[in-house]
Amino acid sequence: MMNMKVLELVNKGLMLPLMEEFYTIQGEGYHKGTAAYFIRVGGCDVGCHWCDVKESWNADTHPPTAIESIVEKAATFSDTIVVTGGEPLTWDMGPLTKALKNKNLQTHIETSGAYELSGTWDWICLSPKKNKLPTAEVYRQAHELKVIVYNKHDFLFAEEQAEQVNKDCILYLQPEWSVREKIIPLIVDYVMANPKWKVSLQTHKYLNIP
Ligand SMILES: C[S@@+](CC[C@H](N)C(=O)[O-])C[C@H]1O[C@@H](n2cnc3c(N)ncnc32)[C@H](O)[C@@H]1O
Ligand SMILES: Nc1nc2[nH]cc(C(=O)O)c2c(=O)[nH]1
Ligand code: SF4
Ligand SMILES: [Mg+2]
Repeated sequence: MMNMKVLELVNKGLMLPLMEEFYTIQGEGYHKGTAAYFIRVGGCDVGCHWCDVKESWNADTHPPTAIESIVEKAATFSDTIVVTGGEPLTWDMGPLTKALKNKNLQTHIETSGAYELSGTWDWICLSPKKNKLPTAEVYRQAHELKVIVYNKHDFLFAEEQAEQVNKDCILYLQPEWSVREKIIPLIVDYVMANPKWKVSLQTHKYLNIP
């Protein structure tokens, strides 16, 4: 049981359940290939059956950590900070991103957009999920839309989601990892037939890096 003081700080976004932090190469989407420091915040109840970080879901298993110490450490590694999870928007991202911006760091988020958009972001990667759709605000703000393709129906879902985002949003289709061999040929054909879309791969998994 978390004590009341800690719970209050987590609720205000002044502490966050921290699963892991690591310096790596952004593997996916528009910024793939760019060195970045990742902050993985615990807690998600979106429940994607193919989620590749299910250990992140239960926030209680990740230690509440003061944002000052997270930011202090992050700043020593990189100018580009990717906040992911879990679902970062489970929490108030205002205090964390304010502290990152005070250090002149670039703030990127990986989000399903299922909860209210909080925080100040230089880059928003929106990866919508059927079981908990994004909010209207995050469709307006997203810089890239990254739809995970697990089966053929996901192409239809991707088109529906593309209708919702702003006109400058860059559109990506990313194969669900466990079915990549089957789905990559379908994505390749789809992108050639519908060139407003681009392919995104989880290149870090091919590179064997975190
Ligand atoms: C683990 S999620 C965490 C951030 C946020 N909850 C979200 O879903 O955007 C990070 C990214 O990995 C993608 N992802 C998760 N599991 C995947 C899988 N098995 N194959 C491909 N992409 C996956 C998500 O769609 C998201 O774009
Ligand atoms: N290298 C690397 N790139 C990533 N891009 C998005 C990731 C995520 O899990 O949010 C991720 C990740 O886990 N590792
Ligand atoms: S929203 Fe993100 S973290 Fe949550 S289950 Fe889906 S892929 Fe995993
Ligand atoms: Mg990942």
